[in-house]
Amino acid sequence: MRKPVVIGVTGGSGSGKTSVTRSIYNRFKGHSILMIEQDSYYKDQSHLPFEERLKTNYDHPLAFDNDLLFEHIQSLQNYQSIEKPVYDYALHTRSEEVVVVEPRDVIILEGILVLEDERLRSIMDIKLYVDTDADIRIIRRLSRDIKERGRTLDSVIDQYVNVVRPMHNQFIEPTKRYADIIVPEGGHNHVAIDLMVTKIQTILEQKSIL
Ligand SMILES: Nc1ncnc2c1ncn2[C@@H]1O[C@H](COP(=O)(O)OP(=O)(O)O)[C@@H](O)[C@H]1O
Ligand SMILES: O=c1ccn([C@@H]2O[C@H](COP(=O)(O)O)[C@@H](O)[C@H]2O)c(=O)[nH]1
Repeated sequence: MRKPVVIGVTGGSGSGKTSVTRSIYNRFKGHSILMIEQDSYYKDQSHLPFEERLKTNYDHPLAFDNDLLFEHIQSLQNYQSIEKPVYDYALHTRSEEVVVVEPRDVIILEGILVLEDERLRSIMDIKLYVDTDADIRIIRRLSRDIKERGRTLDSVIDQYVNVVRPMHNQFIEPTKRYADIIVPEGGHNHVAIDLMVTKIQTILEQKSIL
């Protein structure tokens, strides 16, 4: 039976996961491919006052609704559409909107803790860890969070030192051992992207999809 290829892409915050995912996606443009970000599945916190939401640990596995994420990936694998939640980083909660995602032959699942969940790992055909040094990750994150996620310099530094760094060491870095491929430096590693594209094509051929 025809079944989509599922690729997991993980790595620390600012490692270049999204860039790698987009590079792979762009190489398959015009083909049947979609991206799912684990960040879309941060738990809804609309019942909490904004001040309380600031205290949430967003780098802990329990911050994510992986039950819903797993359910959605299974639906997509069965070629059923899903209603993907939309996350608002400035408000730290889900927005009221959802995005309807139609099934495709290649699913790229990207996020800081996608390899931490055993169920998610079990449905992946390829697992990739984007490995970038901590100093580069914090510089990228500073720039991105201030420009795109409505943060101040102090808040990014404070969150990094007190939460992001220790959680990275405790939960994200150890998932490297589950990866099939470790990609240094992220989105501009053209050799790694080419290898991934070739491998995905091979799997698609094996599954008689291409
Ligand atoms: N190889 C790279 N060289 C320079 N900047 C990069 C590289 N990869 C990603 N970036 C930039 O770093 C920031 C974080 O990258 P992103 O792909 O969003 O990381 P992640 O999804 O792992 O948090 C983005 O602004 C992106 O444009
Ligand atoms: O409300 C939130 C939700 C998440 N974060 C931070 O986002 C990163 C994960 O996103 P990347 O794109 O992988 O960087 C995670 O480290 C959380 O700390 C947040 O700050 N606020």
